[in-house]
Amino acid sequence: MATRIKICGIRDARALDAAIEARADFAGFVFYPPSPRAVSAREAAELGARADGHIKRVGLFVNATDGEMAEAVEVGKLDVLQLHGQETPNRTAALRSRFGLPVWKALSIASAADITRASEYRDAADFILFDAKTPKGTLPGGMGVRFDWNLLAGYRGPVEWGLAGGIDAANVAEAIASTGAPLVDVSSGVESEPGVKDAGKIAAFCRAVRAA
Ligand SMILES: O=C(O)c1ccccc1N[C@@H]1O[C@H](COP(=O)(O)O)[C@@H](O)[C@H]1O
Repeated sequence: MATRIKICGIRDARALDAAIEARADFAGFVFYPPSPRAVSAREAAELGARADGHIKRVGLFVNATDGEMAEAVEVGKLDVLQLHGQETPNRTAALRSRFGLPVWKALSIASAADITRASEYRDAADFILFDAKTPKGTLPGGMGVRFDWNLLAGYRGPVEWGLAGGIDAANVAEAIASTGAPLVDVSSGVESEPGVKDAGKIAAFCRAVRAA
């Protein structure tokens, strides 16, 4: 089966159009104000409408409140919720039930023990995203940090899963070969600077995934 692609941290129409043109499967919109990729409600509304019918819209949240998420779901017409904070299995299940949308739970990985945490979410999340643990005091993602992909060699999880963290066009073939990831998620690897997506890098990334 073809490896699915998520381009995360899209903030403008040009980047969104590049992701659609390159036939990415998911566009990620960041609803986390400290991130240089955070979108306002107005930007989310414009991007959500533009994406409609062309690419699935993933809202990324970090320990957000129900109210913050409800506004984002409505204005951005979100198809998927990605939880990138310390959301527990109970909180994850509650959000899935409240919004009636598929929920992706991101787990921060630095060791084999971190990967076993996926089983805690077997009844709570629809999808697990394995991302690298980032340095203390920095953003919990979008930092271009990768973990040892060999930790996922031969992985068979209780729910669908994907790989994130430090992936780019130059290393995505290695990432897929090492892990067998059914989905890859990229943010800083397709940027010219933090928060600024590069249409050429988005196209090159998607080509590299398909060639892998
Ligand atoms: O992208 C962000 O700004 C961000 C902020 C807070 C939590 C997660 C974030 N992004 C996610 O992190 C992965 C990995 O990013 P990168 O490719 O290493 O730069 C990204 O795909 C998003 O899902």
